[in-house]
Amino acid sequence: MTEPRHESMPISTPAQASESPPVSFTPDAADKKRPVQPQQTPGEPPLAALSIRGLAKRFGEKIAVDGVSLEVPAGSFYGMVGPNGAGKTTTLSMATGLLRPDFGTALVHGVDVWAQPLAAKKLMGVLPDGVRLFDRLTGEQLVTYSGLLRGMDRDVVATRVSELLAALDLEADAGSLVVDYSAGMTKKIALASALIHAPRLLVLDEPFESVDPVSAANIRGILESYVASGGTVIVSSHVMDLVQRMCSHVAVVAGGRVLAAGSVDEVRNGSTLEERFVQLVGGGHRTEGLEWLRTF
Ligand SMILES: Nc1ncnc2c1ncn2[C@@H]1O[C@H](COP(=O)(O)OP(=O)(O)OP(=O)(O)O)[C@@H](O)[C@H]1O
Repeated sequence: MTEPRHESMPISTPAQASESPPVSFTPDAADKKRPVQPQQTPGEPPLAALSIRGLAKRFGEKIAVDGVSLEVPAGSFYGMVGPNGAGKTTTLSMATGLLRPDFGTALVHGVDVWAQPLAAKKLMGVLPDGVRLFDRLTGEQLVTYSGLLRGMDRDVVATRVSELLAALDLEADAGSLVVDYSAGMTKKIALASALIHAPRLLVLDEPFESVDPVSAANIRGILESYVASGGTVIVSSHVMDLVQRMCSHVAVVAGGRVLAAGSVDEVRNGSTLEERFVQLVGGGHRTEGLEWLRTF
């Protein structure tokens, strides 16, 4: 029997004291009163927003993640790219406390995700891939519930919910059940749930998948201003052009290992990211054996 892909819902972090009133999706507004702050010695380099050290996961005979280590600098827009089955979702699930690693650790702003899960999850907003939402709630109820679970003041939640629904073009469907949403609408409502508490770190697994171009541009705008305000975003994506344009840093993952990581310019090294990706990952066009497809 394969083990469940995730161990808990993404928004299960228990509530803490309510946030301060100013409505903002930037990370600093919600941070000021946070009791959990990373320990940093003066003079030392800033703590990474996410530090992944030797994460590994095996499913039966399959080694999905084979000792992945990554440093995601605070304030970066970090892309994770890799072919299908590379281990991106498994790595991000372990790094965000959704899937227990066999080996390795993950620290969010210096807080160990598995040793101090509540403290670490307060610092994060997560858009997981393939995790079921409470889809018998309406979109508005789901995002409200996410905010209240985090202990936020009801009025602050109400204001943020309406701003998020407007920003993500979901106002007209706010009263519809999430189970009736399209794939792209579901992605957007899950993103709103991840943003509601203005976390310091956003981990978004394929946030643009199924999302229409106008909504994708809106989401990009929200994320870019979030990063400009000091937040950190990690996105996994298959769209190299988007990652090259949007991200400051990138990691190329294949076969459960990191093949290259650093600033986008370092990794692409004069080529386009797509060309570099194909060089690193290998492959190419294989059409042998498909002759029958041209015989209709
Ligand atoms: N619960 C599970 N049980 C068994 N195998 C799993 C499970 N979850 C992932 N795997 C396997 O682990 C490997 C990595 O999967 P993962 O979903 O992390 O890849 P990915 O890089 O996110 O892929 P994609 O780009 O297609 O979403 C794959 O071979 C997958 O089949």
